[in-house]
Amino acid sequence: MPPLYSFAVLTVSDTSASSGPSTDTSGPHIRRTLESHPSDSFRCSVHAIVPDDEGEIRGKVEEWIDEMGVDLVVTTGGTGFGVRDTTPEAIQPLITRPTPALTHALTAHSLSKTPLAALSRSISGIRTRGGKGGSGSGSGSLIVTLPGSKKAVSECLEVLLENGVLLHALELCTGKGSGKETHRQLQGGQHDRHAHAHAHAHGTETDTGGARSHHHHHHHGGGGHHPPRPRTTQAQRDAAASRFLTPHDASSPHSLALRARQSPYPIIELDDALRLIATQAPEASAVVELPVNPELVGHIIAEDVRAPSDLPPAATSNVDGYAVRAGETGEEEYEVVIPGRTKQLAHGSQVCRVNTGQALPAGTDSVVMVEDTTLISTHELEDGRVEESRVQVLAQVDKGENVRAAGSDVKQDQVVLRANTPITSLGGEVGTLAFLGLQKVKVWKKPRVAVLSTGEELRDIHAQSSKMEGSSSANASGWSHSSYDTNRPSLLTSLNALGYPTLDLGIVRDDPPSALLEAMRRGLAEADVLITTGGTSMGESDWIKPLLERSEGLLAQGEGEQGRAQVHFGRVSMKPGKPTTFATIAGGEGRRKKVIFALPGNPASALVCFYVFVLPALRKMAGLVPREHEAQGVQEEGKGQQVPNPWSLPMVRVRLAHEFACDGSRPEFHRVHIAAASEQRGGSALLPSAAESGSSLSLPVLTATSTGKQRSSGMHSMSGANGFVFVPSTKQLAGAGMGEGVKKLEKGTEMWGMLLGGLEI
Ligand SMILES: Nc1nc2c(c(=O)[nH]1)N[C@H]1C(S)=C(S)[C@@H](COP(=O)(O)OP(=O)(O)OC[C@H]3O[C@@H](n4cnc5c(N)ncnc54)[C@H](O)[C@@H]3O)O[C@H]1N2
Ligand code: MOO
Repeated sequence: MPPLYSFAVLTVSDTSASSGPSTDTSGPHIRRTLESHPSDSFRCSVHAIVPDDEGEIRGKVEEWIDEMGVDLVVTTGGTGFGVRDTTPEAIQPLITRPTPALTHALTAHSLSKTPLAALSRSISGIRTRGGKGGSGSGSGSLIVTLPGSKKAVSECLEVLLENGVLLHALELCTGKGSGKETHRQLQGGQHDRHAHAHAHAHGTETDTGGARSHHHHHHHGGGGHHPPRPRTTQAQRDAAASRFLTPHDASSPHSLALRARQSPYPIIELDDALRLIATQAPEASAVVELPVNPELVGHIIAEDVRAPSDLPPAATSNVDGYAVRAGETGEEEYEVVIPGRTKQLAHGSQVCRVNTGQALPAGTDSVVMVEDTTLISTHELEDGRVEESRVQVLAQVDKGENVRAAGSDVKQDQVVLRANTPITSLGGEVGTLAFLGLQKVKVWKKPRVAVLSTGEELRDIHAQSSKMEGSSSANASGWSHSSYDTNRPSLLTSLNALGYPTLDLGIVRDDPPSALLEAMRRGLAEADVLITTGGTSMGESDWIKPLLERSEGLLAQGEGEQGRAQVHFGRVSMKPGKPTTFATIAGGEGRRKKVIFALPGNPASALVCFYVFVLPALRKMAGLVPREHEAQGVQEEGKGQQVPNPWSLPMVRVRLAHEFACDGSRPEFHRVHIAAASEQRGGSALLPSAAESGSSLSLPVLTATSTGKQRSSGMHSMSGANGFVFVPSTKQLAGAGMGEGVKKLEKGTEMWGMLLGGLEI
């Protein structure tokens, strides 16, 4: 199937903006022409009308590209010599890669029709994802500014659509498709050499080693099931859908039958989804002072932590022995005194017994170790214990020997923990705070996360009648069997372990949606992040997306504001997790923006998407500093891309322990166990064997083994998993020049793996 491009149309006209859309003929013309193009490659995401106002024009186009991720923006109007004509000025700053030849082609064709075309100031260009600040070589969106007249628009569209100019331009700049198809058409079937050069679609790792060869033996963990795909063509579906464009409206009694038969949410690429989360999730904003205890784990320290006093506070013995004054204590016999029992040491005849960590008595400056003395005589105490009386010192010590000077571990006011240090579960940071004697520490307040499971069929394992119903005939609610609620336990476990405060909203029936709405309102009022699972797809009670977008008062607002959420994306090209939805809602005056993740109901999908999408948002909101250095590292390797979300979990290089099957169309997060290859090591516990330390060392450092069948409906593919391997789709492999028909990654291939926790499990 050819790639589908989303486009947006902007009509720039003072008249249409003030007197209504009926006066706009060019905008609808662009939309119709592109949507009815025989290639079936264009889908209109949005059409708006703005006055000739530079800021408004730029704002719209920027939002459409940077936030909605549309592939193409076509504007009409505002390109002439009139004083109000400002479209080129509005668009110019958005362009990261000008396309003067495309502009020239449009102008040349228009000039062949009328010399007045010389008065057009139209421009065109590419806006790289991430805008001006983004890297210059990533995928991008095309912007074309056309004149306002319908005739001029028609002429320009002819140029764009003839010979596949626009299609090919979009293939190349968006990175969708291989570029081969159109290029072949244009070149009369010649072999396309540069398709390889521009097919690094979306930073997908395609270093598949020997993946080109093709064996047909059993493969691990592929699941082997065919993902559901509609059997109709896009054109058939569009034609059918246009009869009932009624959106899925929770308040309408007709809404079920009249639900849109196509999801209105464009499927966006994974990188774009991660970028949207990186930009839309709010930063940590509140600092709290918390007691120093194990519950600090996962918090980020908000300000430099300074030592309140010198440590050790006074000169302290480093050994068990006898404190002396160096130079005055020779190799002779001495009377032993006990600190605290004698006020003053009579130098020349006494030494003072000290233990490791004990302060030196006044007048002493060094310590003779017990090992460097012999016992001469003892005496008996009243309680019967025997005490040293005299020892002989066998060795001289230098001044300061075996002594930790005051402040030599830590000086008063020295910064011991820097702001932005994460407090880990490894104990080092909590230990350091305790070492300094601090009872409290200032940290960024963590986001509170509300978790909600939706579905008529779900049962809590602890509920009174939690016995699974199962029968061949449907029960009262229409479900022939129920399922145990898996998603709340899995998500709450991970959230608790990571130290995020949670709010358990339970299981909520999704039909009718009023209870669901109520639970969502409570979650948004009491928590910073709401995670729902289920109800994200096309089923009859999949209300979540319409509820988010349509329900007013989801969150208390200032006057005149409606409190509806803004859905940033509703589908992502990935497996599992396609219907993952990300939304935010402004929190009224002075209040914080709230974040909503509606995860798919399938248990493996929900937990995978938690790690891939929700955690990066939580990590940003918790005050974690983005991993810039990692982004730079990736750039240095020549990948030329900023990581889409620097709060994502770390990626490690892994070697595949066996072959991995590829999905036909969606890249897959294959659940794996990532292990250090220590079982392959010889040598001692700590040192590598002689063979390994040679330059020929070629053992893999980390290996990835599938957890087994990868169906989204089976939770157990996540059991024992501590990572994901990102397996490109066959389409992506073909697009990246790895050859048509490659359906698997071979054993031994090196890939990137996302590490979810440590390597210990
Ligand atoms: N016509 C289409 N159908 C589906 C599509 C599609 O594109 N078109 N996408 C499929 C994909 S991919 C996924 S993933 C699921 C997502 O489904 P929903 O998010 O709408 O979830 P539900 O329909 O409510 O449930 C799906 C499945 O998961 C079970 N479930 C739900 N919640 C839980 C829970 N808390 N614990 C355990 N199991 C749960 C539920 O019983 C269903 O079996 O949609 C496909 N369909
Ligand atoms: O594959 Mo769906 O996207 O998560 O089951």
